[in-house]
Amino acid sequence: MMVQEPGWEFGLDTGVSTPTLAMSATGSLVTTGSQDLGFNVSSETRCSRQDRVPVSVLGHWGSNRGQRDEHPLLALQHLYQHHLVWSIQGWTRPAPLSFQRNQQCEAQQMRGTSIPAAAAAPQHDDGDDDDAIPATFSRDVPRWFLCLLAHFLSATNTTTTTSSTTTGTSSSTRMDVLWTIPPLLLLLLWSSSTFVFYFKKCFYVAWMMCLAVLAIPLCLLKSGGRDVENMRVIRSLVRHVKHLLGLRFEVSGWEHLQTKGPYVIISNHQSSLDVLGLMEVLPDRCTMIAKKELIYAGTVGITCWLGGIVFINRKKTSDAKSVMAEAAKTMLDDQIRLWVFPEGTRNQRGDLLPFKKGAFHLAVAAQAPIIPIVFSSYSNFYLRKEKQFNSGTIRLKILPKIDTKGMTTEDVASLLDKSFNLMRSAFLEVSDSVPQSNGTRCH
Ligand SMILES: CCCCCCCC/C=C\CCCCCCCC(=O)SCCNC(=O)CCNC(=O)[C@H](O)C(C)(C)COP(=O)(O)OP(=O)(O)OC[C@H]1O[C@@H](n2cnc3c(N)ncnc32)[C@H](O)[C@@H]1OP(=O)(O)O
Ligand SMILES: CCCCCCCCCCCCCCCC(=O)OC[C@@H](O)COP(=O)(O)O
Repeated sequence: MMVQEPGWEFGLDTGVSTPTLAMSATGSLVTTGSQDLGFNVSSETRCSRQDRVPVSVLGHWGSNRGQRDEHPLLALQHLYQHHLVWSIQGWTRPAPLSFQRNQQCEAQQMRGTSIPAAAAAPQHDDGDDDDAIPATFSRDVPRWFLCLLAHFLSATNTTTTTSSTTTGTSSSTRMDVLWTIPPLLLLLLWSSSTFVFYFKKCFYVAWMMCLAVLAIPLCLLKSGGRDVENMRVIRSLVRHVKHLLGLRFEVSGWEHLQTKGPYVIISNHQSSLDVLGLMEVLPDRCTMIAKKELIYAGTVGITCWLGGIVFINRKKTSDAKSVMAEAAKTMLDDQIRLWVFPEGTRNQRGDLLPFKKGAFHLAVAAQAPIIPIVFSSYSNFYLRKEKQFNSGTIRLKILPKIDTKGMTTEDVASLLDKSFNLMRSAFLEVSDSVPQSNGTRCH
């Protein structure tokens, strides 16, 4: 195996009589920070017992040194946990990961390339905090995890080879494979935060779709069709989902929702997870304004329609305006409250987007008060880019109502500004005080 660039070589010491160890890994890595560390790992090799399998880590981290929070070796640990493990085949026993500086790396360093001292010689930690290897780095992927993985892979191989010859053997090994899946799933959930991220997201969507299957007949039984009263059914069906995702809501300002009659609720919009917080505080006879694409979201779309959600075409302002003008009338005629996301789209940039005007036109047209609700930032438990979805707490702050009595279209701009400023300072306040993630182990 040729090591092509200055960088790192890490080895897997098998330590047992494993016939062959084949390994290949390719990938680039984005770690918990905001930047791609730019690691590329590429190796394909075969070796026998107690051999070290060299994997060259081609990196340009040296050139960006000082701009990053993470230690490059921590990034490698992430890589090992999340990607590399998958490409190991034919193992009978797991082996600890060990690091070794490669010759070229050393040569490069002699020539003066900036490679941190501790990174270049991890075995001799000099106690310097800046360059020291992070404590978590020493944690190996648990042996039993790798054993199970190896078992799973070998069972899969056996199934492939035996199925063509003996049907009996094949079905029993297939059972073997099936029995391996649940613990393997659990172990992956335990050991890989990226897996947890995708698993939770898929679970969320799938579970909501299933709940919607249940919601459709219940809504039809309750109201016989599209009606805002169906939101009660939807609310009670969605309430438990937060527990399944490990989320907790802390609501303050309940008293501000005790307003009688129609009003417009405005809130910030970070993700589809907002639905969980929304259902936490949703008052009676309240439905939402949503983009029209949501109606095509299968059973969820049908449920949204049954719940009386008002769909707008964001790309056609004139259409959206007339739908919202109609909604203002319905609000008064049917004593309905409407929830609008005035940012007009999802946003997880740690601040609010400038507000669209529709919600304020709506409130002025209906002469109904505005009740702002602020969701604290999700960034302490949910990071889309970094593939992190831990458990966490979300603060919901219900702000005092803003009256619109006597206002006209002329006042829309100042009403918008006032609401934006109030919500922005509340958002920064609740996001600051929100507890840090209490999530899974391996982050
Ligand atoms: C058990 C079951 C389980 C499963 C079931 C699950 C169920 C789940 C249940 C429930 C989930 C619900 C979750 C829903 C989540 C969905 C969230 C979304 O989809 S967010 C996207 C849609 N929301 C918006 O877009 C906001 C509203 N948008 C607006 O208000 C915009 O203003 C809009 C679209 C109307 C126009 O946007 P512009 O991009 O053109 O920009 P502008 O500056 O605001 O407006 C342009 C001009 O139009 C005027 N204008 C706007 N609205 C007006 C109006 N109503 N009347 C008069 N003029 C208006 C404005 O004054 C402006 O004109 P001048 O610049 O002032 O001259
Ligand atoms: C067959 C189609 C499959 C679609 C699966 C949808 C399942 C979704 C389950 C969660 C239900 C929650 C609905 C929340 C909707 C939502 O939050 O949509 C995001 C939009 O506001 C903003 O979208 P955008 O402006 O495009 O970022």
